[in-house]
Amino acid sequence: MKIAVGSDHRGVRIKGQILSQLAELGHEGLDVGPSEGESVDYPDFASKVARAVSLKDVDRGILICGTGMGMVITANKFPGVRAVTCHDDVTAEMSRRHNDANIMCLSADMLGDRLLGRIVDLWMRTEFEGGRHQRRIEKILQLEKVLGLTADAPERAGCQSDTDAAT
Ligand SMILES: O=C(CO)[C@H](O)[C@H](O)[C@H](O)COP(=O)(O)O
Repeated sequence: MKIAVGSDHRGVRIKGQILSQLAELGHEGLDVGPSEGESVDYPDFASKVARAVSLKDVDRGILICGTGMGMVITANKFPGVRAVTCHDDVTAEMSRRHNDANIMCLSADMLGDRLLGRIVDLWMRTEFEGGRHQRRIEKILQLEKVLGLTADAPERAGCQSDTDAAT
């Protein structure tokens, strides 16, 4: 799978670790930044990943910031995005099995490297169960339509995704 990975300044180190782990698992990771250095704003990088997922330029996204909270708030503004925060095996597995989550937001400040590795591995290999859960996701998608969160929303968000730059 092709996975867009982004962070803010607090998540840059973990982002590098996750990109390496994804490569070891046979996936294509797309680093949307930032590189090491000065403080940045998480909405800028959450938007890049969420836009790529919303437009189906990538299969999934992973976002890392201090708590993971700002990333998940921002990412869920985009149509078709089901962004979650995961902090253990259960949340990683169930977000895939029942919610078909397509963006995972992680805390750089509160999760150790070993747990992060386990969470990423589990999230990447857990399948969506479908069935009654698909019915519930269809209701979320219908809500997006009713609320006017249309497919062109990512363009209107005005953020340039790195996948655009890369293509
Ligand atoms: O956790 C975060 C948002 O949910 C981000 O990492 C924030 O930026 C966090 O508040 C850290 O901000 P700071 O500028 O590094 O103090």
